Amino acid sequence: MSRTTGAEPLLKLRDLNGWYGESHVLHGVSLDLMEGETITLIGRNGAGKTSTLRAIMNLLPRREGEIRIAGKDMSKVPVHRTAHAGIGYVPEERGIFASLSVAENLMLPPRVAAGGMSVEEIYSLFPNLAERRNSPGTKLSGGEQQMLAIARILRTGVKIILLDEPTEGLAPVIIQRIGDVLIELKKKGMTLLLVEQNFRFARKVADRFYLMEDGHILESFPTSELHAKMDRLHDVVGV
Ligand SMILES: Nc1ncnc2c1ncn2[C@@H]1O[C@H](COP(=O)(O)OP(=O)(O)OP(=O)(O)O)[C@@H](O)[C@H]1O
Repeated sequence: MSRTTGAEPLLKLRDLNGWYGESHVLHGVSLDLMEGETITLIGRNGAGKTSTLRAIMNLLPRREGEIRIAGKDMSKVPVHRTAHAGIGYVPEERGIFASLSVAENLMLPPRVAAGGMSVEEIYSLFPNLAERRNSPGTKLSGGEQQMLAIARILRTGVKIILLDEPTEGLAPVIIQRIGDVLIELKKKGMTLLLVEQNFRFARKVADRFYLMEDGHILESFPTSELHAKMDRLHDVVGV
């Protein structure tokens, strides 16, 4: 879905600042994520992409600035209430419980809103998780863990999913599968904020890109301009 001028963003950041102790790492991040849209944050290591996701989730030790979901102020919402506000987070480390089975991991997060997918819908989107429903987390491949980390959030009924480098360390065939799943989720109306260094993957799912450097946004552009921007991206992102 493309951006509609004048509509209220589903997720809106204005002048977001963030700190780890004395270290000031986010310097006024502003972005808009429209309902049904997918945006990708790109930038070199240390640019502040993960910290932006963590700030949205209230996982930074200190943050300031405006964070709104569907117009609602998130600045006082603690991390355990973020799902109720409509947002879920798939961190880079995935957070799968090793001693629990696929099915148990899937059932862990509570359903917080109507409209979440049923377990059967989730298994039809991820047939390999259905096959492995009784396997413990320890027995899953990296790709299966990534799929489970995404699948687990789909039950909750959140409207926005933040995904930190979902393709990192995975084989091309698995990356393709994850891309197909994200496109399927977009068709269902899900709103996605991705951090991703893999342009080839990101261009398939993203509607727009935000380029980050030193804790702030340099520019935003639609995916149709990605090709023309490649030289600049090589300079800024270093890939
Ligand atoms: N737990 C932490 N404590 C202190 N500083 C941190 C911590 N995590 C990240 N930083 C610092 O915050 C800055 C932004 O890091 P961040 O991880 O957000 O960048 P990134 O763009 O996601 O990069 P990467 O791809 O390496 O994760 C960096 O200077 C980093 O060293």
